[in-house]
Amino acid sequence: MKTMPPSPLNRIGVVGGGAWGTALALAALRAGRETLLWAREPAVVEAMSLRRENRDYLPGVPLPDALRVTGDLADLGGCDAVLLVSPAQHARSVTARMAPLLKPGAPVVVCAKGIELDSHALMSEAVGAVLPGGNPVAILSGPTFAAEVARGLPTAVTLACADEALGTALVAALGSRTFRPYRSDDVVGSQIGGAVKNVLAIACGVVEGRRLGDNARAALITRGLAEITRLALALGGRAETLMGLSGLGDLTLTCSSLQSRNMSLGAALGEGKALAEILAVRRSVAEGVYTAAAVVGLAAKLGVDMPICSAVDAILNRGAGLDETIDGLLSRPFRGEGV
Ligand SMILES: NC(=O)C1=CN([C@@H]2O[C@H](COP(=O)(O)OP(=O)(O)OC[C@H]3O[C@@H](n4cnc5c(N)ncnc54)[C@H](OP(=O)(O)O)[C@@H]3O)[C@@H](O)[C@H]2O)C=CC1
Ligand SMILES: O=C(CO)COP(=O)(O)O
Repeated sequence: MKTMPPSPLNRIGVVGGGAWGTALALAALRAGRETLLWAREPAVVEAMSLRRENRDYLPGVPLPDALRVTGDLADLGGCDAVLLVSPAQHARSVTARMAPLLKPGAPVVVCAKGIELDSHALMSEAVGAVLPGGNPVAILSGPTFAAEVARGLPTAVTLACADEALGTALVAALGSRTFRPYRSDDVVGSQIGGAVKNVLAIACGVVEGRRLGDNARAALITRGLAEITRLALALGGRAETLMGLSGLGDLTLTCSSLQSRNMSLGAALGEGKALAEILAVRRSVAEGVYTAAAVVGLAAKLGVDMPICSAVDAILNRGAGLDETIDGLLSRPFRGEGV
């Protein structure tokens, strides 16, 4: 294997011992970085440190001895950059706990995808609100199933950072032949695709479970992209970002594969299972369940029309029936195709 070049951001901390945190830790190791993975649950820390496998969230992937695992947030104090990979609804509280322990100036790269339910805050806002001013925030988002990244399969992501020099340093620190970050300065736009695609993937899963066909799925992806773009523009993001890896790329991936937890949850709903029944047998997070209500609240505040997301929220949170909700979408007035 080619030796990766040295980086001033050599010590990478990864916060979150789920599937994505573990896969990103492996990607950082492959990029040649010293990597420390923090997990919340002692049993997960122990399994990864001693048995060298994350059996709960990423089974079957051996963890090299070079990957250090800890349950102590204070260990992050030695890291030059931290990847925050806790689920979106916990990102703020985990950041608040680690904030006083971070090295001054160390960037926090948010890798969670979602919008806060209570505040309707984007992840950069939620995390930025509890970080000391000197610790900048960046975003890593894109079409990235954790299991594929963990196996070293080729993957590309958007890495967004307002500070160009820091963005370039993060790309150099995390990038490798098979994990290819593309730099952006659109911190807002790069978060919207990853958050909203999870809601749209639930809709596409319903289409799958209800056997409504591939045409319907393509229609949802395309009109879903229009919803994502409208929201991003209203928040100050750029349309071109939504045509990139964090937008169209992630939307296409997540809405086309039952590997997606969100799409498979939608498929189970479409087959007639109740949400509580589906969630009862899952340990892994399906962010769209929470983001649906958050995005509908945020869109209402901004006056942005998001009919597909509203339909998903109605099914998940407001007891709406599947068939009448689908009928409601199909009965909307015809309109022009533009965003
Ligand atoms: N999996 C994937 O392919 C990808 C995931 N993402 C995003 O990454 C984020 C994390 O997802 P992923 O790694 O898949 O998660 P998993 O479903 O694999 O694991 C859930 C994680 O959430 C943690 N958790 C549960 N409750 C809390 C809490 N109260 N406070 C802090 N942590 C908690 C769990 O820790 P514990 O075991 O200690 O409860 C566990 O680490 C999500 O936003 C997801 O959308 C992004 C790209 C790809
Ligand atoms: O974000 C992801 C792919 O980019 C993972 O999607 P799911 O959470 O739906 O599995």
